[in-house]
Amino acid sequence: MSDAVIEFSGVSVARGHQRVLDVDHLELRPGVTALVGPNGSGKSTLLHAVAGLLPASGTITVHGRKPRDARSDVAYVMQSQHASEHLLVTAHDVVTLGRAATRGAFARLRAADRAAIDRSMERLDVSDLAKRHLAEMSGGQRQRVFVAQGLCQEAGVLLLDEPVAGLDITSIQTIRRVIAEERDAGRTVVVATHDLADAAKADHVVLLDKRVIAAGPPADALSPEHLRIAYGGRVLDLGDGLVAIDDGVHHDDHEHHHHDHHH
Ligand SMILES: Nc1ncnc2c1ncn2[C@@H]1O[C@H](COP(=O)(O)OP(=O)(O)OP(=O)(O)O)[C@@H](O)[C@H]1O
Repeated sequence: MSDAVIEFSGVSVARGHQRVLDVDHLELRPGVTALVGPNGSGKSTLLHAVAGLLPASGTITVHGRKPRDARSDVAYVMQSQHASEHLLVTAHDVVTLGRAATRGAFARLRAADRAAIDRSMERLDVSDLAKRHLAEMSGGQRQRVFVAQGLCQEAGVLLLDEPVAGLDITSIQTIRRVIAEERDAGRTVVVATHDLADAAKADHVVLLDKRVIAAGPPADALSPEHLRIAYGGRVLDLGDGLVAIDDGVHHDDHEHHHHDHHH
């Protein structure tokens, strides 16, 4: 019996005229799955496809349904640096919009909606910021607000695109705690990350490079052989099965600059 929540079969995703991701077969299960791979390997693309935000050929199912029909069961939190900090919306507005995703934009908020909004803001420690505008927040505060938006949807599947990249330590700890709590509650949490040390602590890892290089327990998926396939010559062998990704020599086009590149 498979406990797969999300299944890919013969999937191909294009951006413009270019095929950017091919997934012959992949199953994602409850717990935390770390999605790793070099820049442009298709991590965000995979999350978009599962969220039903990007068309894909082949079959993707979430609890047996097509992504577009499963939206109420999928919460997607985009990379916060892509969120416009200039929008004149408050933290409370942003989180409330998460509830609109499940309830419909013009539905009146019920007590249960308000409770979910308040509870998720408390869990991300942003209740005190409720009336503050995005423009007046630090990157860490803004990111916590967007995670609260995803959380208040109370979906079975939570997709997070680089949720802690470049944040302050308090925000990182808060978001990590929430991810662990969601895992413990039996949710399916898929996290795109550049942090291999963080990925090694996940329940499952999917290593991408425009296709699935490896998927499974961290020790297997992140083996030196698999990393070498995905990252090529940038994998440094530290001995004892330990490796590091040398992004320093490729300073111009890799990790250090991934905040700047535009999609
Ligand atoms: N909106 C877009 N329009 C056209 N091409 C895009 C768009 N977004 C991404 N791409 C391309 O699709 C490919 C996969 O990008 P994707 O953002 O999924 O990778 P990623 O693994 O998330 O990368 P990163 O680690 O840099 O965030 C890349 O070649 C990228 O240039």
